[in-house]
Amino acid sequence: MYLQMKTWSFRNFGIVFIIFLLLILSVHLLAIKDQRDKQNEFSKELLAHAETVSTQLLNATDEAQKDNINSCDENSLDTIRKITHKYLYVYDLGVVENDAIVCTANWGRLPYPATLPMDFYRTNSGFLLYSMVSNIFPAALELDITRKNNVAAFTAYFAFQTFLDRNERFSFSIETVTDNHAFIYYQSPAQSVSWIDLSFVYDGVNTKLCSNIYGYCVHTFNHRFGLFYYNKSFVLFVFLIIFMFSFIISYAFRSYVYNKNSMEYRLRKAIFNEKLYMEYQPIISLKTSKIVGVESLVRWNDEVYGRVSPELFISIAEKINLYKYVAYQTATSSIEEMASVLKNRENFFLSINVSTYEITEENFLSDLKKKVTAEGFYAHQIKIEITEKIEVPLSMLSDFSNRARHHGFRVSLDDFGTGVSNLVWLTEINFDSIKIDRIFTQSLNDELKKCMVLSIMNLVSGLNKQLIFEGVENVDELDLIRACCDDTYVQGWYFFKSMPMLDLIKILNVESADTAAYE
Ligand SMILES: Nc1nc2c(ncn2[C@@H]2O[C@@H]3COP(=O)(O)O[C@H]4[C@@H](O)[C@H](n5cnc6c(=O)[nH]c(N)nc65)O[C@@H]4COP(=O)(O)O[C@H]3[C@H]2O)c(=O)[nH]1
Repeated sequence: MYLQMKTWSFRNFGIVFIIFLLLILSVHLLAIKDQRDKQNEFSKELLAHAETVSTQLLNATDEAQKDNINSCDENSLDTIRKITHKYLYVYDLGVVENDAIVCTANWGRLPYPATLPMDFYRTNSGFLLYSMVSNIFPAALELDITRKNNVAAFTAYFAFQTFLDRNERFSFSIETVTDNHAFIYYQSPAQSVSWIDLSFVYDGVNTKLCSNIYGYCVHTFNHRFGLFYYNKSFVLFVFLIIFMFSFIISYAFRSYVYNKNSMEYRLRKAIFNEKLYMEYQPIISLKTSKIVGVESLVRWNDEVYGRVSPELFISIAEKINLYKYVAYQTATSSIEEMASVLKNRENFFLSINVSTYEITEENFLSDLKKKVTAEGFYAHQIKIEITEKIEVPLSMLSDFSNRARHHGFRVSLDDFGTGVSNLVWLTEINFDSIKIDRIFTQSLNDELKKCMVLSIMNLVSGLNKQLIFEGVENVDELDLIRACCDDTYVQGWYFFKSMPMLDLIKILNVESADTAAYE
């Protein structure tokens, strides 16, 4: 037992662990996807903005070129001031002489020519790009410069500020296509704090988006991808939630499997898929030794539970409120299956068992009558067996029995002697026959019980009711019944067990052939 529990919990823990891993992986992959989408979106925005800035710088230098600006006279300065004023992202325009800026629109003639650095990038269209140049103006400014011949345009220091101020958790840069010159580089502080290094597994979520107009691309770098993107306590919280989810999912999964194999679930399926079927147990007249009728008995053969006792599955069907389907399925199929036999033998009867539902459902008897009429045999050929074990008020039973007889059906009191009935039943309920329960049949050798049965028999024969002994299993029981009363009906494994309709028909045909030969 202990070992079983240990294996059980070990297996369950394994399931929880697998679900946990799968969930973590899914969340991780979703986070990666989300980060990639976000970085791509950011790149699009940044590239569009960079193109606007570049276009303004190029237009400004082009316009100055067209106006032949190559000296620092007042006219030239006025012209470049007007041009600078037009473009938001152009901080200043300067005149270059011998690789040094001599005057600018904002500052006029500089006190000394400011030499441009030797370190620049030359674009295919002949622009020279300088990064973060300081010491040009008599103020602490560090600006990018775009130069064409003798005109230099200064990028406004705030041109990319909104992007830098976002404090993205990934790094980004704007680099020339050949990747040897970076205009902007932002190193996210979040990227430099690494609580786990995964670079050996995966390079990271990196994106690259290039301009169709200019020779540069926007790059984003994210080495702390997926779940590692977020801070430790958040990730820990996510792990905890996922762990709880894994427990819930594994519990739900186990409940589902358990429910799927539960008898309730399987019975529900069997009822809706019409997997219940009927068998028939012959009832014999002791006087003629002939089969005078059959009792229909419902059967359920389940793949998991095997052949389940009708007493058990009927009580489950009642509990899960599906008995009404069983009631109609059993009545309908036994009537349909036995119709040919009943039509050919007017005195042959079919006993059907009923429970509380049939007794309390107003339309059951009229529906039954309609079915019998449609099949073309007589209502008196149907015997309704009311078990004594039923817990329905006597008045209701009596009313049901009266209505049944009014429709032409016969009524039998089943399992007599075992249930809740008392002798009042015998007078208050209108019935045609009494079935003595097998508890009495099988103990007729017990003097006391024999005495009781004899008394019942005397009582019942006085009431002019047909007696049926059920559960006759051997010849001794049969002899004892015969000795007490030979004008009675018997049913039991000594004669026949319940059987499918086709087997019953074969037996009835043999019996008819024997009778014909004897006559
Ligand atoms: N030991 C022994 N048993 C014998 C012998 N001869 C017959 N039996 C069994 O005794 C039961 C007789 O049916 P019941 O008393 O109406 O008792 C029935 C009846 O109350 C109920 N039942 C069966 N079919 C239906 C149905 O279609 N509708 C309803 N409402 N109840 C049904 O389930 C009960 C049990 O049915 P089964 O298991 O089929 O059990 C049947 C039958 O197989 C015998 O010689 N020895």
